[in-house]
Amino acid sequence: MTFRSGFACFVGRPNAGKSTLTNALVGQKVAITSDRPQTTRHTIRGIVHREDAQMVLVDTPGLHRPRTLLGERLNALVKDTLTEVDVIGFCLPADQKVGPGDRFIAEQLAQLATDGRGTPVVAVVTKSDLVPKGRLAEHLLAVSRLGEWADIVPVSAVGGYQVDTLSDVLVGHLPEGPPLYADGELTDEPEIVMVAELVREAALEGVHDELPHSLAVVVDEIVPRARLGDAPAMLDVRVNLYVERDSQKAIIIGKGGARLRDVGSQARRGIEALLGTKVYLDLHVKVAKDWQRDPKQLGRLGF
Ligand SMILES: Nc1nc2c(ncn2[C@@H]2O[C@H](COP(=O)(O)OP(=O)(O)OP(=O)(O)O)[C@@H](O)[C@H]2O)c(=O)[nH]1
Repeated sequence: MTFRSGFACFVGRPNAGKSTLTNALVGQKVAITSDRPQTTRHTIRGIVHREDAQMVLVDTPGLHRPRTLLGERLNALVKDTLTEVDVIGFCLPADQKVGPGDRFIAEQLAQLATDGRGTPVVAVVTKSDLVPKGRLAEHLLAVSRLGEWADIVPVSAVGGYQVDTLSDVLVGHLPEGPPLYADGELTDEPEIVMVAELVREAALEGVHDELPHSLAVVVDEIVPRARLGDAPAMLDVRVNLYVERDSQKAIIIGKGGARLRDVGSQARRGIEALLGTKVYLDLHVKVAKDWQRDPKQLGRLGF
């Protein structure tokens, strides 16, 4: 039996279902999903372990028309990732017509195909559970006209429909080679990034409009707390939330700090599950004016 190993990544407009698909393929929650667009800012890898292959999934932020310096940096990050992988999955949600955002990405992929090393692109029609068969067929046709695809696969990450098929197709494009990671390793994303993502996810729950773009979460420190007697082990986790305006700070904090307390307890549960230990979570909300446009601040916030 030949064993294959390599890297795959998903691109697609915001909210296309990339994180959910990553989780469905890996079989465990590694990437953070949200129904707000553009919450995945960091490259989060999940590893698919199979009898015949090991596939490392790199979950990238959405490739989109840059409007700010942050947008440009994100796009540069996505392009770097794209030239390094063995296969690209281009996610197009079945419940939305092929639009300008998709065409922009298709153009970028076509350009990469000519400049780069001809990485195969599999068109993945996500959320196919949301539309009737007829609409799905129309969408598949529209997608096939959009570019040169190695394959087109409709899936539903939620219903589990064709997730295995997609796994087979993607793995088929990986080179032969030994496993790259030890068995059972699901993510090599530093814990700190996952902690920041959990806080970000909690802070954005139920929040609309411009806040998702204006929020940056930075883990300041994770330190073990000095133990008194036989008190259980505990970590102190200090996290800063940066927003761009006082009004946004007020939204995050809520009346009398009520919302921030909720954010804290929700994020703490996730962090405790992730780190396997009790956590004291200390959240600070700060205003960093126009951080998205300021190269110095972007650097400080890790972008
Ligand atoms: N019904 C249905 N909903 C889905 C499916 N996949 C994803 N979703 C939903 O679509 C929304 C966006 O999914 P994500 O996986 O966060 O999308 P993403 O492309 O990673 O989004 P960004 O991080 O913003 O780029 C979430 O509310 C998901 O629950 C699917 O197969 N079926």
